[in-house]
Amino acid sequence: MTSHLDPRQTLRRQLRQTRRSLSAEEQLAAATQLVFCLKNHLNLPEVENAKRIALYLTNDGEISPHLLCDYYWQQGIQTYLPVIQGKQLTFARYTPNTVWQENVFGIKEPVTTEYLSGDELDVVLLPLVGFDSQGGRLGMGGGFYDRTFADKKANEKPLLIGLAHDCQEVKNLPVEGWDVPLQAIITPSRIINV
Ligand SMILES: Nc1nc2c(c(=O)[nH]1)N(C=O)[C@@H](CNc1ccc(C(=O)N[C@@H](CCC(=O)O)C(=O)O)cc1)CN2
Ligand SMILES: Nc1ncnc2c1ncn2[C@@H]1O[C@H](COP(=O)(O)OP(=O)(O)OP(=O)(O)O)[C@@H](O)[C@H]1O
Repeated sequence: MTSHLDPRQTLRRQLRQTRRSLSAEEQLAAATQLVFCLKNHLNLPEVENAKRIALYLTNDGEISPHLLCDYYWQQGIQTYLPVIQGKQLTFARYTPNTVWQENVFGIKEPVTTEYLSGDELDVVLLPLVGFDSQGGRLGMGGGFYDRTFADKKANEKPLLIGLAHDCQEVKNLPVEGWDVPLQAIITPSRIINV
């Protein structure tokens, strides 16, 4: 049961409000810095050798991976987006020719017949509401990413990397047993390797 006193709910509301209040200029600057950070400072072989990377379409003030996506396309890396299937996520290829449908939350998903499961991806860039420097992640509250990667071991693919604005950092996130930890977090100013 989630009551209005649940600290995760209170935090979620505050952090969502904060990220939504960023201006269009701030959002573009953040997305631009994110690419710079990733290109110049993220020295992870899993990312450098990746052939299939999942990202997301920005929603509710999330930091936008659209410039990262352009960069991956230039590099010939295949990009995927999450598709809600029951209570879990599957992943659909995203190209400039993608045809769209909306999920129950109004977020676009590719129309396709071919879906990949999480373990077929090399890297997943996760949206988040809040994070801490230990790899804790607070999401939108659906538990979708947690269920999808519940059985994944730390040394198995995909590598789970959270993308966030700096204002989404929390000192010690209240974590739950089912929370799947992030292995790195990238913000416009910083890379945290957990
Ligand atoms: N960009 C993006 N895509 C994503 C996620 C995400 O967090 N961000 N998800 C991560 O799991 C999944 C979707 N999870 C979501 C859960 C709740 C809401 C949401 O907006 N809830 C509204 C109520 C919307 C409605 O019911 O119409 C709200 O709580 O205000 C959105 C996405 C898959 N795709
Ligand atoms: N592996 C799992 N198996 C079953 N239920 C789960 C699992 N992981 C999470 N849940 C359920 O999902 C609900 C939401 O979890 P939580 O608040 O951690 O989501 P979130 O990480 O914020 O959301 P999301 O990943 O969709 O952004 C919880 O009620 C939890 O019981």
